[in-house]
Amino acid sequence: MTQTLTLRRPDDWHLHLRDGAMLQGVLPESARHFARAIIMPNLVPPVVTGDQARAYRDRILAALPEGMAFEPLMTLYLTEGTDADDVAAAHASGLVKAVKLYPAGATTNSHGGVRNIDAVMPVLERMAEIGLPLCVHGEVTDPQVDIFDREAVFIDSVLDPLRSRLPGLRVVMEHITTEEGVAYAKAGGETLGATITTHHLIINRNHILVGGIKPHYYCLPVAKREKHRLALRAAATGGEGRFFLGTDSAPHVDALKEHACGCAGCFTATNTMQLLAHVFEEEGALDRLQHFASLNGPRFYGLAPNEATITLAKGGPAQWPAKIFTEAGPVTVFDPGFAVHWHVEA
Ligand SMILES: NC(=O)N[C@@H](CC(=O)O)C(=O)O
Ligand SMILES: [Zn+2]
Ligand SMILES: [Zn+2]
Repeated sequence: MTQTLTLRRPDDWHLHLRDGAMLQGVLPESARHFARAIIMPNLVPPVVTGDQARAYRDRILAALPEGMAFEPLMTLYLTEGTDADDVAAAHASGLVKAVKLYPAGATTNSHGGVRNIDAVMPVLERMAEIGLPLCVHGEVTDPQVDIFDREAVFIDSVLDPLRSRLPGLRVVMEHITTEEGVAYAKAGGETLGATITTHHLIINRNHILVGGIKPHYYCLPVAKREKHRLALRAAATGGEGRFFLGTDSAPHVDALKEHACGCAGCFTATNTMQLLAHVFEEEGALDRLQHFASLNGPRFYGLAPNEATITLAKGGPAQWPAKIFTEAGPVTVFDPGFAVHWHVEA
């Protein structure tokens, strides 16, 4: 008898869709399984104003193939020049669901991000007043700090002081990668959430570095030691409402991944749900996949969960393309390195 699992349709609370030809190529991969996604604003140039977010939302909807339903939940890229009134208006109109803090230089297209938190305090205070969440790429950029320690140092030196200063601010710790991140999220109250990616449940730093350098496993924050992967698995599968799925599916064309200075990002939009079923089954937690992928995120963001469902079925080896071919170039789909037997039924 085939084993099946029906869930409310999942949402992706951290997604990079890019723009132009890449958007056109990757959007169907997300829309096939996900009803909604929080859309990251790190385009070139970034999505800073409400008008830019509205125009980007229109481009996403225009790129959506006929017959597919998908709701982009827009974000604004926080800069030291961001206008609090513009943010509040974009929120009040229902357009924008979060503001994204990139420490300047921390990750892909983050150079326009924040250098000095004091410079954005008026915007953050306004967000706390109106209940608009701040999504945080939580890594320090200090060259003195080892790349594997940058998340833990960020929590102590930036995030915790910020939350003490503004306890009313709703914060999402994006793509947490460490046991320190898990512990901090657990200790936070109702105003703190954390997203976990698919790939950080599967790879540790050995996958990137042992037996030759594997550029398609390189992302930011970089995967850490095995004990951290295990802590993330326990958090994702533990059923606690503060942890939810944010795939951080981050497409880059192969030419820029397989490069002397390769871009950061894993592309998991195509196979995330199959991989998550595998991971949750391994952890004996299939009954909690719906919390992680479909219920906890909407609750944090104050939205209703989706009414539609998807069904996962276990059978022969799951198949997905090794690459998707966009007009911008080929993009490699994340390879977990093991066989997966879960499928998403049409
Ligand atoms: N996660 C990544 O490795 N890359 C993301 C940026 C980000 O989410 O930090 C990207 O935009 O490529
Ligand atoms: Zn990030
Ligand atoms: Zn991201």
